[in-house]
Amino acid sequence: MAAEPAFARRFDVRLELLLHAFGGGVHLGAAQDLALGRTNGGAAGREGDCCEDEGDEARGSGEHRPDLSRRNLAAARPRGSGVDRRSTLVSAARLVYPPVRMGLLIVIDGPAGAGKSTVARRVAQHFGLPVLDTGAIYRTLALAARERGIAWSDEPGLVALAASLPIRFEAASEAGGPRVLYDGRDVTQAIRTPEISEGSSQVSALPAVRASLLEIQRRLSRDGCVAEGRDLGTVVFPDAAHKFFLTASDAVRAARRQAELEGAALADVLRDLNRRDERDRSRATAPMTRAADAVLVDSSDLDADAVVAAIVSAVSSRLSGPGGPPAGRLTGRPKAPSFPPLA
Ligand SMILES: Nc1ncnc2c1ncn2[C@@H]1O[C@H](COP(=O)(O)OP(=O)(O)O)[C@@H](O)[C@H]1O
Ligand SMILES: Nc1ccn([C@@H]2O[C@H](COP(=O)(O)OP(=O)(O)O)[C@@H](O)[C@H]2O)c(=O)n1
Repeated sequence: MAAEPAFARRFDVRLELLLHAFGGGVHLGAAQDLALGRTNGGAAGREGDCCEDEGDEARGSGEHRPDLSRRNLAAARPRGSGVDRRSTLVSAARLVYPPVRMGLLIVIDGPAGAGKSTVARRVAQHFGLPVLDTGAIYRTLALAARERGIAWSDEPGLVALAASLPIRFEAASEAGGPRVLYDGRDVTQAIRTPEISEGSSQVSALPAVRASLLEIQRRLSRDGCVAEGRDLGTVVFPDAAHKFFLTASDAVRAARRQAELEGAALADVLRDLNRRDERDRSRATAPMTRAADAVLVDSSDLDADAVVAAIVSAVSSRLSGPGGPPAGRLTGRPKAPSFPPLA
């Protein structure tokens, strides 16, 4: 049974966004209805147990939190051919859980270079969901401020800018991520420079800036998506049923980022990354931290395929587990979110 883009909705917001899904796109704008172009994915079946609940001993927290360790992940790799596996799961999943109506929300937080964007796109593709790249919003705000001569420390100026930021995300090729348009201009590459990375971290540390961008993130995700960022599991979507905290060692993350930046010295990349992580972790408002109920995924020794398989498996297991999916997620509209105010 093919899923219909059942929820066309007009978002009357100034901040225009287009979420993307591979093979299609989610186009969202002030003057346009939401229309979902779903992928061929949409699987939500059980793929085998990969994930044990383990104490977070490494952090000494004493809390009982799930951890997708390398050992557990061995069992998470897909079995059989991708096509067979997918078609079986799609059939089963669509009978039980029509993907569009689920309002399935998967959040992935973690530090720079952990693999959030890469993994989010592929998990989204699997479930037929759009992706919400929250970091791109902060990055575009930083770029816009720079171009307009607004200091990255000018909180009122940044809030005013955020309120009328002409930003749009558009689906790009299947191989790449979404294109980011600022004032009609493609800034996809421009927002990924080290300078704008630093700026995004600075502007995102300001409480009023975060507050001004909070509601739009919730509205955009209301009908389901894979969202990636820093504070999604803790502040933006504390009620999300599927939370992951994706990380990797500093050295691994820096090496990954260096590979993306032509000619960058590893030491410089590592220094910038550490500085940004430290600011993201220590800011007073919505710091980057693992939610108590987020599954920890350490990708230091895992390739992206393994991480994707683990997350897909964990979500699928939860959806088809004894408790079933979370109430209010499977039929009709998702329950109205009730989120705490931004602290
Ligand atoms: N598990 C992984 N193993 C190896 N490389 C990865 C992995 N996940 C992502 N990458 C690569 O690392 C780089 C950074 O990944 P990205 O998804 O942009 O991270 P983030 O969004 O967390 O900053 C990309 O070039 C990506 O291809
Ligand atoms: N939900 C989010 C997402 C990003 N950010 C900020 O935006 C910056 C850029 O985010 P990003 O996800 O694009 O960064 P990378 O992980 O891609 O390097 C981060 O360093 C954070 O300071 C945030 O504060 N909260």
